Amino acid sequence: MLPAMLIPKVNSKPTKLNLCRVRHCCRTATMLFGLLCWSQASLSAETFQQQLNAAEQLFSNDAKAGEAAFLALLQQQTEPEQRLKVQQLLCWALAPAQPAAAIALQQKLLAPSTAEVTPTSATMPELWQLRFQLCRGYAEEQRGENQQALDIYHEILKSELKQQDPELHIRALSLRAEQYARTGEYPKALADFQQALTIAAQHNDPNAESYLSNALANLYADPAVADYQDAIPLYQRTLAYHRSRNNLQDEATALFNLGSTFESMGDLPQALTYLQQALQVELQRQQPDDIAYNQRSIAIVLTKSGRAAEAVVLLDQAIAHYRSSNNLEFLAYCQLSRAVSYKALKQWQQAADDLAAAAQYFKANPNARFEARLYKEFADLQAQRGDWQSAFLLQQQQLRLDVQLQQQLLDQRTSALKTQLQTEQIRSDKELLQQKNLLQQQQLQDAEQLKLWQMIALGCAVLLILTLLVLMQRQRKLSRQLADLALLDELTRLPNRRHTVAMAEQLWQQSSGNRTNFTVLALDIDFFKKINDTFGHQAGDLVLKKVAYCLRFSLRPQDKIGRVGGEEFLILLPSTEQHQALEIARRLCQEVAALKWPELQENQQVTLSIGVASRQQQSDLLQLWHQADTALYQAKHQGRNQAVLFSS
Ligand SMILES: Nc1nc2c(ncn2[C@@H]2O[C@H](COP(=O)(O)OP(=O)(O)OP(=O)(O)O)[C@@H](O)[C@H]2O)c(=O)[nH]1
Repeated sequence: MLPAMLIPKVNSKPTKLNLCRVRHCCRTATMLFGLLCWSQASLSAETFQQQLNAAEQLFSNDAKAGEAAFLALLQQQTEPEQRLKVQQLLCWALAPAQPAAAIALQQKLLAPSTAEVTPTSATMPELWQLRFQLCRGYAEEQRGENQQALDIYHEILKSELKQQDPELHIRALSLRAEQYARTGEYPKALADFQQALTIAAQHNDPNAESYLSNALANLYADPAVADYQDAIPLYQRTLAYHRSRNNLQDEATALFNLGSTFESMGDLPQALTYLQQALQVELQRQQPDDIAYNQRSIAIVLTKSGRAAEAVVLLDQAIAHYRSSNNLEFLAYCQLSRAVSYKALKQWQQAADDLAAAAQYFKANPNARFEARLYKEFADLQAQRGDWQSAFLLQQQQLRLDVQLQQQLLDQRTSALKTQLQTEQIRSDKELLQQKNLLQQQQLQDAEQLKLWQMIALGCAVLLILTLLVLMQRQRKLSRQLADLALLDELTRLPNRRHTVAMAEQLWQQSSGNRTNFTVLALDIDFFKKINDTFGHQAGDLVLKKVAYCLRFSLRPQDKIGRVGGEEFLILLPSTEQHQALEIARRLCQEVAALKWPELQENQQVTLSIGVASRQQQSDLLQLWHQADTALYQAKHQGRNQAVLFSS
C-alpha cells in the first residue's frame, strides 16, 4: 500500500478573488497546499507521525515556531530514515515562503560528506536525493526560476528510481504539468497529469486520484484548452470523493467548479444548479467570504439568464458583506457585477453609480483587465443612454487597455517561449557536443585498435620473415652439407675419388690451355694392412685421417689432394715441373715419416710411397695417372718410404 499521497486536505477557493475563473486562479495555491499536506503515513511510529503533523501545522501558523519544532524533532531522531523524513517535510514547508532556505537545506543535505544525512553512510541514498531534488525544484519555482525547476523535474522523471516511489513520481509529474501549463504547453501538461492520475489509480489511492482529477479538470476547463466535456466527469469524481468524506469545503469547491464549467459551456441552468448547491454548502460552513463569493457568481449567471432582479438581491448581500469587512477589491468586483445587472434592468443611474464606485477603486489600484471591463460596461451604458460621444471615447479607452492586455499576454508567452527555446538550444548543443565527443572517442578507439592490429600484423610478418630466413639458412647449410657429402670423403674430409678426378680433368684442361706443366703424385701408405691388423680398424682410420691432414697442410694452396682409394691418395700439382714435383714428393715422404704415433705405439712409424708423373707426351689424364701409379709401384718395389719419378 502506498504511503498517503500529497493531497490537499482542503481544495478550497482562494481567499483573494478576482474576476478570472476561480478554478484557474486557485490551481497553484491548491498544488502548493497539497504539497505541504502530503502525509507521511508510512512512518513507523504513530507518535512520530503525530509530532510531524503537529510541526507542520505549527509551521503553517508560525514559520519560526514550526521550524524550531522540526529541528527539535530532528534532534530526537537517530534513525536515518526518520531523520530524512523530518528534513523532507521541513524542506517542503520552507519552500513556498522561504525558497532560499529550502534550497540551502537541500544543498546542505546533498553535500557529499554531510553528517546530517545518516550517521552510518557518507552519502544519501539515491532515492532520497531525488526526493530532495524535487523539493529543490519546487523552491526554484517559488523564486521564479521556472526553467531551472522544469529541468529538475525532467531529470527526476528520467531516473528509473522514480518507479520505486509512486509518490515522488506523481509529485514530479504534477509539478512538471503545472510548468507546462504555465508556458502554454497544454498537451504536455495534460499528458503529465493523466499519467499521474493513472499511477494514482493503479496504486489505489483515492485521495491522490481526487486531487489529480481536480488538477486535470482545471486544465481541461482552462479557456486555452476549453475541453469542458472532459472536465465535467473529473470534477464529478472529485465531488463524489469529497462528499464521501464529508469534506464540506472541498465539496463546495467541486460544486463551484462544476457550476463555472457549465457556465463556460453556456449551460446556464446546470451552472445555476451547481452554484446554488455550492452556496448551500457554504451557508452550512458559515464562511461569509465564501458565501459572498458564491453569491456574486450566482448573480452573474442569473443576470446572463435574464434574472437580473434576483441577481441584484444577491449582489446587495455580497456588497454589504465586503463593505462591512472592508474588502474594497471584492467590493469593486461586486459593484461592477451589480452595474451589469442594473444595466440589464435598465436602471441606468444605479448602474452608472456602481461603475463609478468601482472605477474609483481601480484608479487607486490599477488592474488593466477589470479597468477594460469597466470601460466596456461604461461605454455600453452610455450608448444605451444615447450618449454616443462619451460611449465612443470609453470604448476607445477599453480598446487601448485590451491591446495593452493582449501585448502583456503575448510578452509573457514570448518570454516563456524564448527561455524555453534557449534552454532547448543549450540542451541540443550539449547533446550534439556529447555525440561528437562520443564519435571522436569511438574513432580514436577504432584508430588505436587498427594500430594495434597493424602492429600485430607487422610483428607476424617480421616473425614470418625471420622464420623463413632461418629456414633458408638451414636449407642452405643442409644443401652445403649434402654437396660436401657428394664431393668429400667422409673420413678424411678430402675430396673423394669422383671429385678428385673432376679436379684433375679441370687442371689438365688448364694446363693444355696455358701450356704449362702438370704433375700428378700417386700416394699409398706402406703396409697399411699390417697397421689395421695390429692396431685395429679404428686405429687404421686414425692413421688415414692424420696422414691426410699432414699432406693437406704440407701442400701449396694451388695444389689439390684427394683420396682415391682405401689408403691411396692423388696429388695434383699445376704448373709444376718434374724435378719440383719430385722434391715435393720427397718432402711429403719425410714429413709423414717424421710423424709421431702415440695412438699406436712408441717408435711406430708410418711411411708413404709416391709415384711422380709429369705431363709430356701423354694423350690424356688417365695415361698420366697410370704413369704415376707405375712409378708408385716402382717405389714400393724399391723398398717403400720413397718417391720415384716415372720414366718410360
Ligand atoms: N682402417 C682402414 N683400412 C682400410 C681402408 N681402406 C682400405 N683399407 C685396408 O688397407 C689395406 C690395404 O692393404 P694392401 O693393399 O695389401 O696394401 P699394404 O698392406 O699397404 O701393403 P703395400 O701397399 O704393399 O705396402 C687393406 O687391408 C684394406 O682393408 C679404410 O678406410 N680404413
